[in-house]
Amino acid sequence: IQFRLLFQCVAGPAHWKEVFPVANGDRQSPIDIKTEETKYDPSLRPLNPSYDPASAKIILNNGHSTSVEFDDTVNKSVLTGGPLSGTYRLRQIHFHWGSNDEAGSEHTVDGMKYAAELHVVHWNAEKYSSFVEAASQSDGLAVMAVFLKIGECNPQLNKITDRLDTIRIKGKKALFTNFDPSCLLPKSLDYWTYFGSLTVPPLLESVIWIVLREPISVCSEQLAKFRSLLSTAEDEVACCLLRNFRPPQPLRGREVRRN
Ligand SMILES: NS(=O)(=O)c1ccc2oc(NC(=O)c3ccccc3)nc2c1
Ligand SMILES: [Zn+2]
Repeated sequence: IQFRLLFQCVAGPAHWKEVFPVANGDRQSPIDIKTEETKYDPSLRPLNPSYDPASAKIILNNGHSTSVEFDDTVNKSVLTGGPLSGTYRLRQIHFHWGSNDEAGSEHTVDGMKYAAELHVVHWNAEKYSSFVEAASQSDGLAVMAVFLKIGECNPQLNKITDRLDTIRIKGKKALFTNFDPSCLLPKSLDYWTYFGSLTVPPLLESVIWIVLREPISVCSEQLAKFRSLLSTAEDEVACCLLRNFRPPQPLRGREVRRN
């Protein structure tokens, strides 16, 4: 794991395939969503996120993003419906951003990049006994992606950005509870869905992606706080976590469905 983290720190996405050959696989993420080529699927159900704010535990700087980790030992915060069969348990949320407001999202829509992207990570607790086990199964994970569009400051996002100065250094964590991630979801839960992968090493092809079509807002000042996080630990030369998005990967004939 340490090698993975070291490798990640020094080598960008272009080099990942040297250590993780699955980077060249046929269900890699993110992708560019060509809206004209998405297929309406009447069998897709409405998304049903049901989160208990008491599940939130800590906020963390893991060196390649900031995440809020949830108690996933019971079915307290779950996602059902949409393209999913069964109950997927909430594990963590985290963000991807760029070094300027013109880029930062991982998924793109008809080539358009948003300023940032929120990922809400769940695992199939009906079939598997842990996140780590689920992460190696083709139907193991479900990640809901929400685009952050540059504009008005987002008061809900302040609950997270106001805490980032206490976890600036890689590895730092702080208590963070009484938080329901639904407050970061847009009004409409309409979505695109496709089969993909983790967008960070080990790039496992175990993710059912659910990309919400409506973005939420974020302002430059809030993004600047994400960029002030450090990707380095206490004893290292400080380097800012200016960008952490993987560019779109080949579709390899996959279908993108919409509800
Ligand atoms: N950008 S992504 O595709 O949503 C993505 C990418 C890489 C990820 O690694 C993890 N690991 C855990 O959460 C974890 C949970 C429990 C134990 C160990 C790790 N979540 C990820 C999400
Ligand atoms: Zn992510």
